[in-house]
Amino acid sequence: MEKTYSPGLDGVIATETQLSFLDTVNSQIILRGYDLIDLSKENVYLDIVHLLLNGTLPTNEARKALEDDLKQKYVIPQAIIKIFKLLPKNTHPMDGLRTGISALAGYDEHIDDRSAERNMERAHTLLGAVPTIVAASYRVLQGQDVVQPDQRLSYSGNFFYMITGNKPTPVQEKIFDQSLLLYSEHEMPNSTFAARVIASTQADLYGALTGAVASLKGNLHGGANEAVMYMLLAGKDVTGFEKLLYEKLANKEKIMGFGHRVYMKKMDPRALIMKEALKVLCEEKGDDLLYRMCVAGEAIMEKEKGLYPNLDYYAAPVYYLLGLPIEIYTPIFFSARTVGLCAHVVEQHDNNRLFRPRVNYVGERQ
Ligand SMILES: CC(=O)SCCNC(=O)CCNC(=O)[C@H](O)C(C)(C)COP(=O)(O)OP(=O)(O)OC[C@H]1O[C@@H](n2cnc3c(N)ncnc32)[C@H](O)[C@@H]1OP(=O)(O)O
Ligand SMILES: O=C([O-])CC(=O)C(=O)O
Repeated sequence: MEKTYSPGLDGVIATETQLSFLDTVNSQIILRGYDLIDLSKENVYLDIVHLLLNGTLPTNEARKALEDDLKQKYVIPQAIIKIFKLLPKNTHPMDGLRTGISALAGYDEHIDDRSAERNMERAHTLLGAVPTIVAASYRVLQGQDVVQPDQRLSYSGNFFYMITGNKPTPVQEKIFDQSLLLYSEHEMPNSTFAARVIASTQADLYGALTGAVASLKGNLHGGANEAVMYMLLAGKDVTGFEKLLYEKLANKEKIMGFGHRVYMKKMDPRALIMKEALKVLCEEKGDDLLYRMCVAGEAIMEKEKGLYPNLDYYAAPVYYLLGLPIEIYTPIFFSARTVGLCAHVVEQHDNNRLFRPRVNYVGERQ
C-alpha cells in the first residue's frame, strides 16, 4: 500500500475523539458539543473540568461538589517540596513541574490499574495537586516560602494566591479563571499527542503528563507565552516594539505568539477573548501601553506575513498585568491543560491501539 508522508504530521488524523474539535470555518472550539468561546463568556474553569471529565456541564451543586473534592487534594507530599529544594536554583519552573508530576506517581497505590474509574480518581488528584506543584516549585526555586493553599478561596483564586501570596481582586480572579478556561483543552496539540502516544503503551497518567510537560515547554508550543512577554518588554514602547518586530522579520526569525498549525491564516478565537481582557486590565490600571503595543504588533504581522495572534500573544500581557511572574506563564498553561490531557489519556486507555507509525527510509543501504 502507498504510504503518504506529511512533515510534522500536518493534516493527519491521529485519533477519533469525543472531547474536542477545532472548527476553523465557524471559528469555534467544540468541547463535547459546546463552543469553548461561548462558554468563556458565562462559565467558569471548573465547568469545563466537569464537562471534559463527566460529559456534561455541572449544576451548581455538582460544581460545588467538584470544587470541594479538589480542595481535599491541594496538599502535596512534603517529600516533593524537599525534592524542589534539592533542584539547582536555575531550574526552569517547567522542569520543576515536570519533576513534581513525575514524583506523584510513587504515591499512587493502584498505579498499575488503568481502569476509567482509577484514571478519573487520578485526574482529580492531579487537578488538585498541579496548581500547588506549579506554585510551590516556583517559589522554592526563587528561595521564597511556599504559600499554603487557602480552602476559603475558589479553585482559581487559590491558584493565584499560592503563586503570588496575594488574594486576587474579583476582576483579577475572573480574568485569571477565564484564561484557565481558554487554555483547558484544544484538540490535538503536540503535548496532547505526546500524552496519547505515551498512554498508548499502557503507561500511566503521570508518565503521560510528564511527557506532556516536556512538550509544552518548547516555544513553538506553550513556551511562547513567556517568550512573548520578554519580547514586549524588550520593545519597551510602541515604536520600539514595531522596530523589534521588523528586525526579527528581516532576520527571518519566528515571531512568538503568531501563527498556528490549525488557524495559521485566521485569528485564534481564544486570543480575541484575552485581547478584551487586556483592555479591561489596561483601563483599570489607567495605562494602555501594553494594549497599544500588542495592537501595533498585530497590524505589522497581518500586513507583512498575513499571520494572526494565537492565545499566547494576548495571554502573556494579561498575566503580566495580573502581576504573575513571567517564568510561570507556561506552567500556568499546563495547569489549565491538565484536565484536557487527563480526559485524552482516559479516552486513549479506554479505546487503545499502540501508536507506532513507519518511516520513509532515505538513508543508505549496503
Ligand atoms: C497556545 C499555543 O501553543 S499556540 C502556538 C504558540 N507558538 C508560537 O507562537 C510560536 C510562533 N509560531 C510558530 O512557530 C508557528 O506558527 C507554529 C509552530 C505555531 C505552527 O507551525 P507550522 O504549522 O509548522 O508552520 P511553519 O512553521 O511551517 O510556518 C509556515 C510559514 O509561516 C511562517 N511562520 C509561521 N509562524 C510564524 C511566525 N510566528 N513568525 C514568522 N513567520 C511565521 C513560517 O516561517 C513559514 O514560512 P515559509 O513557508 O515561508 O517558510
Ligand atoms: O493547538 C495547538 O497546536 C497549540 C495550542 O493552541 C494549544 O495547545 O492550545
